[in-house]
Amino acid sequence: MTKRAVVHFCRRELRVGDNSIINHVADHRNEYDLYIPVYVFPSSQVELSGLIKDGTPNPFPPAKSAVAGYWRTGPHRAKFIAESVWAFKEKLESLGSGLVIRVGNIADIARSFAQGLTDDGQKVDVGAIWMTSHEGSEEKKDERAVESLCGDLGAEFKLWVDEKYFLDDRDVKIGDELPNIFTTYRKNQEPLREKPRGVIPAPTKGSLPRFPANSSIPVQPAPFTIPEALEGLVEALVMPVKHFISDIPPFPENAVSAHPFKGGEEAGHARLMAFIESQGMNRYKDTRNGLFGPEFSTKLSAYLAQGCITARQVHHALLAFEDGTNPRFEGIEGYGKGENEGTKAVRFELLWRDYMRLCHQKFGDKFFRLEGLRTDYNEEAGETPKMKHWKVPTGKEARDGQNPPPQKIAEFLERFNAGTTGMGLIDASQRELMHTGYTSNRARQNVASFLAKHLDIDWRYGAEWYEMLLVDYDVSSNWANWQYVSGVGNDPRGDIRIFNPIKQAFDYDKEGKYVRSWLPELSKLEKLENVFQLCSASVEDVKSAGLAENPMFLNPLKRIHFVVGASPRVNKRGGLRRGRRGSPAVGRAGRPGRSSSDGAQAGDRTDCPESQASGGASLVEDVRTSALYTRSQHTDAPIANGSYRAPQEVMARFLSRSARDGNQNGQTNYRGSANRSSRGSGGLGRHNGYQEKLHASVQSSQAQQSSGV
Ligand SMILES: Cc1cc2nc3c(=O)[nH]c(=O)nc-3n(C[C@H](O)[C@H](O)[C@H](O)COP(=O)(O)OP(=O)(O)OC[C@H]3O[C@@H](n4cnc5c(N)ncnc54)[C@H](O)[C@@H]3O)c2cc1C
Repeated sequence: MTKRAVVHFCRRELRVGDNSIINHVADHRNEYDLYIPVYVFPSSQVELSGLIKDGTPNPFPPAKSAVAGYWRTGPHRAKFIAESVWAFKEKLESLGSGLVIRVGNIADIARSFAQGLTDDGQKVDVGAIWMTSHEGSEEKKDERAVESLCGDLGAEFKLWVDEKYFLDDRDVKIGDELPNIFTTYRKNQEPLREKPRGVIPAPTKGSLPRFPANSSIPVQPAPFTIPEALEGLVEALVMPVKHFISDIPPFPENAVSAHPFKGGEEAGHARLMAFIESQGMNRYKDTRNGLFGPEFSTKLSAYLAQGCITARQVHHALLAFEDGTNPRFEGIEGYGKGENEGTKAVRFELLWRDYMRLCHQKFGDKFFRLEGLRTDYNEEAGETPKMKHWKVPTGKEARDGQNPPPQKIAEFLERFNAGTTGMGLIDASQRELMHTGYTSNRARQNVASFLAKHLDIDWRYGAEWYEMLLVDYDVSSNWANWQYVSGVGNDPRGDIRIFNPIKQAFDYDKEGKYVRSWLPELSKLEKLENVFQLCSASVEDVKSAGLAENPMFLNPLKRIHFVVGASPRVNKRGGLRRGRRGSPAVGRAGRPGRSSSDGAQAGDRTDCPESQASGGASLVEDVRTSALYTRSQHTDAPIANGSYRAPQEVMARFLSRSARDGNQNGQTNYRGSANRSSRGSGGLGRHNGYQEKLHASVQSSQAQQSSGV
C-alpha cells in the first residue's frame, strides 16, 4: 500500500514548543504514515559555496544584497542559524522524529521529495506540503512555487499562520486598515496583557508520525554536501563570508559582548528564564536604553527572529512570574504582584515587533524603496516622489554634481562600516556589531540617523550592512526601523527627528565606558567630549594619545559643533526651539526613540565642504545641546589638516555656500530623484559591483585607517 507523507518546510520556526504544525501532526498522527520536517538554507540569502567540496562552481549567484552587494547573511547570523537548526534537529530526534537539512531552494527540494521519496523500497506519496507563512518577497515567492507544485502533484498545500508573534493575526482587529501610526494601533489592542493566546504544548516522545530512514530520503542535489556535524556546518557557512571587510581589527581587550548568542530553542528559553531571575525584566523600563553589557535588555531578538521562541512564550513566562504561578521565580522581587513597569514595557516592545511585521504585510516591497512608504505621489501616472538628494557611492545613480562625489561617498561608507567616522558612539556601535553581531537599540537609532540624516547617504546601504551583520536580523524589523529613523517610514516626525550622537553619548554612556571599550585607541583621552568626537580634541591631547595622524581626527566624516553647557531653548510644547538660523525644532522624541529625551535635534544643514586636507571632506553641522552639561563649551574642531578655525568663520563659510545653493535655514532642496528599487523589482545582485568598486576607490584611506584601529 502506498504510504502518505506530510512534508513540513520549516523556516523561521525552529522550535518544537508553541508550534502549531508539530502539535497538529502529533494530534493527528494516524492520518499520516510519515512526517518529514525539512529545513532548507536558501541560496538567495545564505552563501552556500562553502558546502561545495569538489571545486565545482556554485550554480547559484553569490548571496549578496541588491543595492550595496554586501553578503546577505554574515558570519554571526550564519553561525546562529546553523546552531538553531542543529538544536531543532536534535530536539526532534529526541522525540523520535528527525530533520532533513538541505540547501538550495525550497521548490526544487520539494520536487525531489515528490520524485524520490521511498520507504522500505516502496514509493511514498507526498500527500501534503505545509509551510508557515512569512513576510518577504522571496518567502512569498517560495510559497507560491510550492503551492503550484502541489497543484501539479495533487498534494494538499497548506500555509499556516506564523505564530511567533505577540498577538495572533486572527485576533488582531484593525478594521479595514492597519493604522499608519503605532500609537493608534497599540490603543486598539490594549490592554496588552489580556490579549495573547495560550502557548501550544510541545509534543511528547513518540507522539509524532514516523520519520523515514535516511536512506529513503532523496539526497542533497549536487554539488553541495551537507556536513554531518554542527562544527562542519558552521565552518562551511561562515568561511565564505567572514572577511566582510579587509581589515577587521582584533576584538578589543576590555570589550564585553552584549550577549554571547548561541542559537537554539533551549538557549532562548534559558536566556528568558535567566533575565527574569536576574530581575532584568523588572528593571527593563529603566535600563532598556543601555548600551553596554548583557543586562540592559532581554537579548531575545535573535531567538524571536528565527522562531526559536515565540513572543507569547515570553508573555506567558512573564504572566507566571506576575501571577506567582511558577515556583522557580519565588523569592524574586515582584513575584505574584502582577504586571510591573518593566514587564509592561517588554510587552510594549513585543507589540512594536508585531506592528512592523503588519506594516510589511501592508506595504510589501515599499519597505525596500529609497522613498520608503511615501504615498504622496501618483506612481501609476509616472510621478516620482519629491525627495531629498540622497548621496550615493556609484556614479550611475548619483545626481549630477553630487557633492561630495560618489568616490568620496564610497570612502565615507567604507569608514562608516568600519567604525572610523570620528564620531565615538557611531564607531563603537559599528565595531561592536562587526565583532559580535549585536548592538543596542539606542545605538542602532543613532547609527541609522547618522547615515541618513547627518551624512544624507542612501539609507539602504546601512540597512543592508545591518542585514549582513545583525545576529537578530529580521526583514520586517530591520527595514521598518531603518525607514522610520531615516524619515521615510512610519515616523510621524519623519525628516526632522535627528539624533545628536554626541548628546546621546553624554546621556547614555555617561562615563564613556561603552565608546572607550570598543574604540581602545581612544582610551588615553581624558575628556569625554573628545572621546565622543575625536576632532574636538586639542592637537596636544591627540599627540599624547598617539592619534595625531588618525583620519578620525584629521578627516572626520562629520563635525558637530557641540556646545557643552549652553542653555536649552525650550518652546511651549516642551521641544527645543529653532536653532539660531531657524533650523526646525524637534521636541519629545517618540519611537523607535522610545525615551522622552532622545537628544533628537535638528541642526542647520549644509552642503558638504571639501576640507583643507588634500582629498578630505567632512560634513559640518552646528548642533546645540540642551544644557545638561556644565562643562565648558567646546566648539573649536580642527579643520582637516590639524589647524584651527573659529567656528563662526567655519559656519559663515558654509552659510554663504548654502545660501548660494538655495539651501538656507536648514531647508533641504526637494527635487525629483531617481528611484532605485531594491529586492522586489530590482532583483538580487543588481548593484553587486559596488563593493568591489568601493574597495578599489578607498585603498589608500584604508591603509591610513588600519594604522589607527
Ligand atoms: C536601525 C534599526 C534596525 C533594527 N533592526 C532589527 C532587526 O533586524 N531585528 C530585530 O529584531 N530588531 C531590530 N531593531 C529593533 C531593536 O533594536 C532590537 O529588536 C533590539 O535592540 C534587540 O535587542 P533586545 O532583544 O535586547 O531588545 P529588547 O529591548 O529587550 O526588546 C524586547 C524585544 O522587543 C522587540 N523589539 C524591541 N524594539 C524593537 C523595535 N524597535 N522594532 C521591532 N522590534 C523591537 C524585539 O523582538 C526584542 O527582542 C532595529 C532597530 C533599529 C533602530
